[in-house]
Amino acid sequence: MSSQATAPLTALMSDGPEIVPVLITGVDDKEPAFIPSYEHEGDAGADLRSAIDFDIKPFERVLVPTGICLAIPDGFVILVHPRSGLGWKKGITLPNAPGTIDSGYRGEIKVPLVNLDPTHTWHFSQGDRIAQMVIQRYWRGSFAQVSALPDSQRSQGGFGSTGVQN
Ligand SMILES: O=c1ccn([C@H]2C[C@H](O)[C@@H](COP(=O)(O)OP(=O)(O)OP(=O)(O)O)O2)c(=O)[nH]1
Ligand SMILES: [Mg+2]
Repeated sequence: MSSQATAPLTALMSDGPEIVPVLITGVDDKEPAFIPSYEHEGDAGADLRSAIDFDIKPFERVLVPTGICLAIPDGFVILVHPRSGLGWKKGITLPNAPGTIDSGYRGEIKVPLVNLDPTHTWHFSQGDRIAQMVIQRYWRGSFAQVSALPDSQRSQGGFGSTGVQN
């Protein structure tokens, strides 16, 4: 490859993602239903799979068990996001997106799904990929009450203060 062709890639060079140890069991310390994995190099999301067969009717919500329990180090959080294909093609998304999995949570990961398709009932089988999880570092706030907040250019403008759509 010419150095001209690799130049854009060089501009994207980094040390790559931080690799975080994640401990995994199944429910009640049984075998996990699956081991999460990344489909492609560069993917931030590892897919979560359903532990059950189920149908989800239009506008119905289903709390889907995954058959896995995880432990991550303190200072990290798992965020559960919808899969774009399910959202766009089937209207399947998460009513609580993104779901927050705290580092201290030892229960089974469950995924609330909602079917926003007005007419289709969708069927899912055990093992189907229903959502994806992203591991992130987080900060905690130290909340300090003050008499007034510092001035800013935006001030109290929001909710379309700069115009809507254009
Ligand atoms: O999509 C999700 C969201 C949360 N959880 C689990 C892990 C998380 O640590 C715990 C609590 O989540 P959250 O704080 O969002 O729920 P809550 O309604 O505030 O419940 P709680 O009172 O238990 O904090 O539930 C899931 O399994 N799936
Ligand atoms: Mg909570």
